Amino acid sequence: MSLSGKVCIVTGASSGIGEAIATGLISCGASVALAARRGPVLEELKAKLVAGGVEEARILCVPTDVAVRADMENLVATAETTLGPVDILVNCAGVMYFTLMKNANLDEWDRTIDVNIKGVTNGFGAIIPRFVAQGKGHIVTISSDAGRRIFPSLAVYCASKTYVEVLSEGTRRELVGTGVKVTTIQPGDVGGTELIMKNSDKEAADKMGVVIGAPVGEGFERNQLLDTKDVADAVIYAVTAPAHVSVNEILIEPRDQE
Ligand SMILES: NC(=O)C1=CN([C@@H]2O[C@H](COP(=O)(O)OP(=O)(O)OC[C@H]3O[C@@H](n4cnc5c(N)ncnc54)[C@H](OP(=O)(O)O)[C@@H]3O)[C@@H](O)[C@H]2O)C=CC1
Ligand SMILES: CC(=O)[C@H](N)C(=O)O
Repeated sequence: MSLSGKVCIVTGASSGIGEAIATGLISCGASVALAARRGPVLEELKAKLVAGGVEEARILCVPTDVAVRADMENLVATAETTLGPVDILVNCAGVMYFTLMKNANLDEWDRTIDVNIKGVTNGFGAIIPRFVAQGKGHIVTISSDAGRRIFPSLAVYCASKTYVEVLSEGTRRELVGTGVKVTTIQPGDVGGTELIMKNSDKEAADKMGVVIGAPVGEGFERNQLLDTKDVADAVIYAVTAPAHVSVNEILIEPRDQE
């Protein structure tokens, strides 16, 4: 599947699923702007890809805090100026904290709202006017199966992913006829990422049987986990569909996840 000549932006590209998506899009021939707060980590990924034979000019690193509106505007403008008009925005940056409501961890709730809700909304705001003006474009947001159903100890996270689903479907319906596509990818548990490393509510983590400080999936069986590449492949499927086809949502879970 070729994405040669396409320009993409991937937020959350410094680790986990975002890194796999960026790598997948680049391997299909796209030029990609890598975004996350940790600029040096993005530069390391770029160096690795260039050492593997990718032309340097196809990869741009833009340190970005998605929760800051001006950063998202700068990301899109810099990608456009350096790589060309943007074809695909992948909103992958996100945080997840297991928290019990009774423990009222407002800092982690705020962070979830800032990154998962405001960050994605900032992405939509920065890209949609451009996509509508050019008569094409594709917004892909990494939501979660938590956008489809509610998991214990994750009320705020599930609410944030439900927001992503509603925002995406509302936008998609409103933009019918403009040439713009909107997709959510809803993964179940994806192993090896940093998503829960910085959790602090030990009571919630213990209740859920997850280990704070460890990558997602520690102690899981093989068939209870996706690889980051499985999610990247779902994104590539959505963005390489024929022009008349809109893949609106993909729920992708490990075979043995309940
Ligand atoms: N792992 C899983 O089981 C699942 C994950 N997801 C979703 O996938 C997405 C990626 O998670 P995953 O790869 O697992 O976790 P990681 O923690 O490995 O990756 C999170 C990414 O988001 C970036 N990020 C966090 N905050 C910000 C911010 N304010 N501005 C810009 N970038 C930010 C991080 O970069 P940096 O720190 O450098 O800013 C990092 O690149 C999330 O939206 C998550 O909800 C969905 C379903 C399952
Ligand atoms: C609800 C979940 O645990 C899901 N795997 C996610 O990380 O979003």
